[in-house]
Amino acid sequence: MQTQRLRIAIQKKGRLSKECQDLFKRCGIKFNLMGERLVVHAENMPIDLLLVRDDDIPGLIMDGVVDLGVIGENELEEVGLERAALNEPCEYTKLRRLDFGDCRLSIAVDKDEQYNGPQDLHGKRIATTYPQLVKRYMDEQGVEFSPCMLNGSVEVAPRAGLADAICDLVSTGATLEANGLKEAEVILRSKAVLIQRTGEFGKDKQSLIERILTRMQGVIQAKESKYIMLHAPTECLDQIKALLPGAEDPTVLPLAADKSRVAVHLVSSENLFWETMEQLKELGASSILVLPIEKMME
Ligand SMILES: Nc1ncnc2c1ncn2[C@@H]1O[C@H](COP(=O)(O)OP(=O)(O)OP(=O)(O)O)[C@@H](O)[C@H]1O
Ligand SMILES: O=P(O)(O)OC[C@H]1O[C@H](OP(=O)(O)OP(=O)(O)O)[C@H](O)[C@@H]1O
Ligand SMILES: [Mg+2]
Repeated sequence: MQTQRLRIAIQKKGRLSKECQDLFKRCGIKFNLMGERLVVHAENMPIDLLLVRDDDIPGLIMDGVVDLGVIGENELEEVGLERAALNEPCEYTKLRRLDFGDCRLSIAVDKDEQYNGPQDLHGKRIATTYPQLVKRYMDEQGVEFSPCMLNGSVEVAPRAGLADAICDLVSTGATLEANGLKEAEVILRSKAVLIQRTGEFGKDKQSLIERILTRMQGVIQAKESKYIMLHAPTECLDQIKALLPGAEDPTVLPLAADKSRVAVHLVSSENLFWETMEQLKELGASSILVLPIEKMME
């Protein structure tokens, strides 16, 4: 029997855990993560957080054990392919992409090796934690290879003589460089996503999910937006508006003490770069303030 409380699985420890916790906290869900508990009850909403290894999250959703989960698309797609191959349940609904966990799954080879394309990988041993995704890519390319499954330290495999190439996650590229490797092919671009199990939800759970989604939209939109205020010479207003990202509809107010200038207020969907601020100043703008926005609801 499904519990009445909404169950959300998130990574216990790792690259996604802090951002996940921050996201749910900013959505107004109060919880105390002290200690080593696996299940944490929210204090102000009928929600339980399950803190697990990220590898387990897709399966928990696909088996209907939890209602929602946050997971990297790389892991989600790998588990989905693996389960499909075994004829196990592999359905889920992607509710939204999130604004963290950006990385790419790439094939990398020795930095001194010539690389001209996927055909150069023919017959090579490729070490990876993502055998299904590598196989899908290599099948698409029509290139044969032998997989070497490793759960960690994949980048060390070529030096250790375990493989000729690797396929692992890359963000800055520092780990590849430190191991004398170079990126050869990007096979997947990934972000963290919020997923939901398939099947029926009661009315209360469904409306709770919708509330969380609306709040999440507000939190993510607010993070990406800025409130911009400045004073501008009236005759340069059009030029100034043209420099401001998303300034179709700013509030323009007269200044009591100076009739030649106006105050301009707007919510921008992007940050304002220093270069743009310098250009605004050259046009005569002053008192330029860029403020973070905490929450938004349209
Ligand atoms: N360098 C990175 N930059 C950004 N995101 C990353 C990076 N590495 C991994 N990720 C994303 O974060 C997810 C979790 O990565 P992490 O390294 O914490 O996993 P893990 O070691 O498998 O953790 P667990 O112990 O939970 O199994 C990855 O599946 C990926 O989506
Ligand atoms: O391109 P970079 O910025 O160097 O990031 C890539 C590294 O980040 C991830 O590992 P992580 O640091 O999360 O450690 P883990 O694999 O031991 O969990 C990934 O598995 C790579 O090793
Ligand atoms: Mg893992």
